[in-house]
Amino acid sequence: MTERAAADDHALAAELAAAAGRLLLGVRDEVGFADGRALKDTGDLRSHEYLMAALAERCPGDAVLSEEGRSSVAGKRSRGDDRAPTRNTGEAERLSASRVWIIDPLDGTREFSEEGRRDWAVHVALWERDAAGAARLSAGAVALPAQGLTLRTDATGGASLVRDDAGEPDPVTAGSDAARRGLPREVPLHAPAPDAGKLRIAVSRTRPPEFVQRLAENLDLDVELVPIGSAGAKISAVLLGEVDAYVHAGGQYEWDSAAPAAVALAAGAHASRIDGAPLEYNRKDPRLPDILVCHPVSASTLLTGIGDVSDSLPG
Ligand SMILES: Nc1ncnc2c1ncn2[C@@H]1O[C@H](COP(=O)(O)O)[C@@H](OP(=O)(O)O)[C@H]1O
Ligand SMILES: [Mg+2]
Repeated sequence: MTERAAADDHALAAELAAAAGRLLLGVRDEVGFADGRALKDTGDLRSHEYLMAALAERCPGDAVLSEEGRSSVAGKRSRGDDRAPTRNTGEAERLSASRVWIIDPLDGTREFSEEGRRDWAVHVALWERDAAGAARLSAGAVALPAQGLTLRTDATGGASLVRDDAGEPDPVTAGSDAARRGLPREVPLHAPAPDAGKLRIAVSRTRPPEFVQRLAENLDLDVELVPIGSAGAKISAVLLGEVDAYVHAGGQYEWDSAAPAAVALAAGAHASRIDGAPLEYNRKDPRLPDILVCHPVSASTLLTGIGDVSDSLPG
């Protein structure tokens, strides 16, 4: 395998996530919103094929784990294309690899298919194991194509927010884009601390875990639950200060959280399982069913609060 500078990996993750995002904005224009299933499948598969081809060309020695490269999606087809999706690296090879790209070509597929929604994302993460066997997410990028933003890790060990000129106007909060237009193209990204006494918790729009309602009632804080689609969009909302935490349980996979967790950790946020254990990636079973992301100042309150309602956690 060729040795490549770590800086290249951060830049490549950001470049590929943003480029797949622009491709997805084009798919929305081309396919339209009348047939939601066709739009979802075409978006999932075109973004997957783009990322698989780009990674094969730019990093030929690396393994890839993509949501759309599992054998269970082999029958899915994109509009106007009868080819089966490119398969992921075989399991044995992936588990012994030292570099594995973990990608979600379209996170928040449902929201992608709903006109006017901007809470969907492209995730590109790199997992690496060093010579001593220590494993970690070493780079990651989350593109929010409809918001014209990419959140990414940097070679310095930090994270940054990159604004691009694509994107679609926000039909609800028209003001935020105008404010963003005044930003420089790239700014450092630091997870902001919550306001004292308050906590806005992002939850799934379509599958909010029941225990989060009990958690909200139990906390000695003014808690607001904010439904948002896509794990990447929710974690980005934490890092952008639009909410203060993301709590999820009941089901998810490595590709749903790898890239956003890489960016969150680099931006100084807390990101863990809901029992406080570290998030671990490139496992044999890619299920990673729960996650907590928040500013470190809120972590112990939330972990204790979740522990207190553990009798209502999903099995
Ligand atoms: N209970 C569950 N089981 C499996 N996957 C889940 C899940 N809840 C959420 N997810 C996945 O996590 C991502 C974010 O979900 P949500 O928008 O509901 O918060 C979605 O990814 P995809 O859109 O890539 O399928 C969704 O499929
Ligand atoms: Mg996903």
